[in-house]
Amino acid sequence: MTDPKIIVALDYPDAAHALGLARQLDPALCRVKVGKELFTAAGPQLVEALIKLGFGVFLDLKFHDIPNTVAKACEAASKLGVWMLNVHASGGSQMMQAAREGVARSGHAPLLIAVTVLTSMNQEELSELGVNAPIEQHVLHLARLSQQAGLDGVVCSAQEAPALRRALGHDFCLVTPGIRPADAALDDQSRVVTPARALAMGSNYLVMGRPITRAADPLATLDQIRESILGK
Ligand SMILES: O=C(O)c1cc(=O)[nH]c(=O)n1[C@@H]1O[C@H](COP(=O)(O)O)[C@@H](O)[C@H]1O
Repeated sequence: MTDPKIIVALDYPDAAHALGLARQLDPALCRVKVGKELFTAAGPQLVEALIKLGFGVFLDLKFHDIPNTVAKACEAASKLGVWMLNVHASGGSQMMQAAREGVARSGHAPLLIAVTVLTSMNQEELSELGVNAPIEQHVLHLARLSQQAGLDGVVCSAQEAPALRRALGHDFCLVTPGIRPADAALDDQSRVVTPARALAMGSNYLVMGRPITRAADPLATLDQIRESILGK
């Protein structure tokens, strides 16, 4: 069975746009991510349609609420048959343990991961929240909490991947957005790494949206990125 490393973020306003790209992609070569914009507009039916096309779907709703609410949201999300879903680690251990229990109750077994520090944030923005530790240290702290709560992995920047790999071992899944080919625009991302470098640094999966979806030829761009990581 193939384990595609690239997760294409379908950050589109509606199902037509999302399915327009998805139908051109090969589910054996990439996975897809449904985030807040698309899910709010197109809902569970779109997730089901993508699964029917054969895609592993990362449902990126970043749940962050009281434990009971998050548990039920995770149970409902798991029942859709997604491959991966996420919560915010800053919701705390109790919330993450409740999320784990919610997934277990669903009868499905998606990967459950936690967002540490958003890849759009820099040191200054983290300090603004009252967190004065260096970003990498705080990411590691939240990742440890996530692992102790029984989660399968975390979302982080590939910049932090080597430290997390060393501390948390090889079975802990590191999912890294903020991936940018060397010549690509950063957009609102701060902690960025190129695709090949991210895998070399220990990332398991690369989340990529705009460098692919906004390219003049998304399929050719995805092919180029896949070539750049071949053998990595
Ligand atoms: O959980 C995520 O997927 C996520 C976490 C994070 O820290 N940073 C981050 O960019 N993301 C998501 O990853 C995608 C990145 O998109 P691009 O910046 O367009 O490649 C978006 O859909 C974000 O919502």
